[in-house]
Amino acid sequence: MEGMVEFWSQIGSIMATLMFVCTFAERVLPSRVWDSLESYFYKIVHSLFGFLFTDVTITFEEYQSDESFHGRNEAYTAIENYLSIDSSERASKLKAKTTKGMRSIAFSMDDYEVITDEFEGIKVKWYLEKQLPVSQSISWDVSRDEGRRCYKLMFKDKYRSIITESYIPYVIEEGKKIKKRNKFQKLYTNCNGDDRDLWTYVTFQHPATFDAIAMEPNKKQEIINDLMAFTKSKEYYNKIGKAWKRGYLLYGPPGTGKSSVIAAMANLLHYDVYDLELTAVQDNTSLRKLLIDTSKKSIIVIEDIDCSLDLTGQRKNQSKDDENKDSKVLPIKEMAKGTRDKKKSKSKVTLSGLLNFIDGLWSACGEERIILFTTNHVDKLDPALIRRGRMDKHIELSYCGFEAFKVLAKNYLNLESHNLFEKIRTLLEETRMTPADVAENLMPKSPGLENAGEVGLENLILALEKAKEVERLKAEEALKDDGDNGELDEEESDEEDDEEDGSEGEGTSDEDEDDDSSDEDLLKI
Ligand SMILES: Nc1ncnc2c1ncn2[C@@H]1O[C@H](COP(=O)(O)OP(=O)(O)OP(=O)(O)O)[C@@H](O)[C@H]1O
Repeated sequence: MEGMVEFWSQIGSIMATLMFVCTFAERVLPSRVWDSLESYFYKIVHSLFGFLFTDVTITFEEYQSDESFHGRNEAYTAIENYLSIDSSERASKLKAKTTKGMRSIAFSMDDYEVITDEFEGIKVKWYLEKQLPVSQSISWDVSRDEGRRCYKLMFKDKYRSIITESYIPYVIEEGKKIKKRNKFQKLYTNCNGDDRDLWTYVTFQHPATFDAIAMEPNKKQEIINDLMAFTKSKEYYNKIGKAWKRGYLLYGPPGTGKSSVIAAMANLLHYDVYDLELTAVQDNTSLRKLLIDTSKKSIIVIEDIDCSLDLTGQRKNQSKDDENKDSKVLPIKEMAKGTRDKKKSKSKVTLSGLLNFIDGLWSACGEERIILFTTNHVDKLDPALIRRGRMDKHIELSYCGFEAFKVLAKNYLNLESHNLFEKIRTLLEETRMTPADVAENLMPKSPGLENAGEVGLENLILALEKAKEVERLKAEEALKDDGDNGELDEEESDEEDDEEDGSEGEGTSDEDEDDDSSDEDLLKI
């Protein structure tokens, strides 16, 4: 008994001496010298007294280098994330870093710090060790290598199986979830050909979610289900021997929510977005390089695809002789949108280059990617570009229906029902207004208005009635024009029929083919 008491008092005095030396050294030595020595003190304490707390130690190195993998150890990263939770309360020495585009500060345990964790009533300890490179272990050089780290998990031998079989997988899984939550999404755009980098990015901070998208609820759910099924289909794609990617075509008039749906998709899946400006791509080789440089879990978007490639009527206008040639080499058309460069693009990207981009050999280099086109004129696109297998899901975004209006009324006015709803339902059936215009009319014009809901609905009714009247006048004018031209049309009709027989025939068959294929997946929203 006496021997035991003496043993513990010896340990106590050694620990006290070491603590005193540590504190003294930290105060008197220049900080960079102390930085170099600190790891040795902790190593000594750990190897001398680690046995007091634990029987088993498992080490997770920061970097792994063997024949199967070379790089940062994913388990280490997951543990780092897992331990960052509540670390500000559990550890006394902390590191701080910014997350989510500088929106918050995240804390994690500092080097040589110990954190206690509990799992099913079992206590374990995590220790973060920094291993200095041998050649620079004690150095006066400020620019010395930072060194590598490892986490050491310490626990009693009797819990070995529960720790290895349940606790460690749990920590890794939780760590991955935390990483996913903390990862800030990026919005990339391709750089000019002269730049060294292929893509440049900003933090993606679009607030759109599917809850706020105005569309028919079943259709919305169908898109969400499709996206979620895609993210879980790695094995399925492997089994059928196809690259793990999916193509979406979003089409409809301006202001029906195509861009909002893209943002909602990215937010739902936590994917990065690559906004590919096709006119800035020099040629097919550059296009391929851009593709290879995208990361997995991303959405590659080509907006207004009909304005990027000259697909307009290429099949209708060209002669049979040059049809094949032209469908392979298509010049980039000058941009239609005001925000874009009005000059003719010098890009030499061709339709075949674009088709290869979507599903050629190189497109299989990454995984879990969505390729998405938007257009206001689906009829102008070459059927080859949007056929099933390339664009798997065709989604039409259209004028605002009553179901879509209800989503907007809930979002903008916090109204789920109102006696003006029925009148709005009738007007929406009688006229065409985009969700963007409906939203604009609903939006309260001055903040804090008491009866903002009712005012918003009345505004919308006025706007719908006006739109209905404009449509009526236009229809009347069109009828009048038809009447005036009726005689002339009759004279010319035989001539036109002859011309159309030659060139329109194929266009019609393409359209038929498109119609057939669209039955299952075409969503009219
Ligand atoms: N379906 C919708 N649901 C919710 N909001 C919508 C919807 N459609 C349009 N909006 C609103 O209108 C604005 C413009 O919509 P958006 O840019 O998504 O349309 P778009 O179809 O991409 O238009 P464009 O073809 O001109 O690019 C959005 O900021 C959004 O507030």
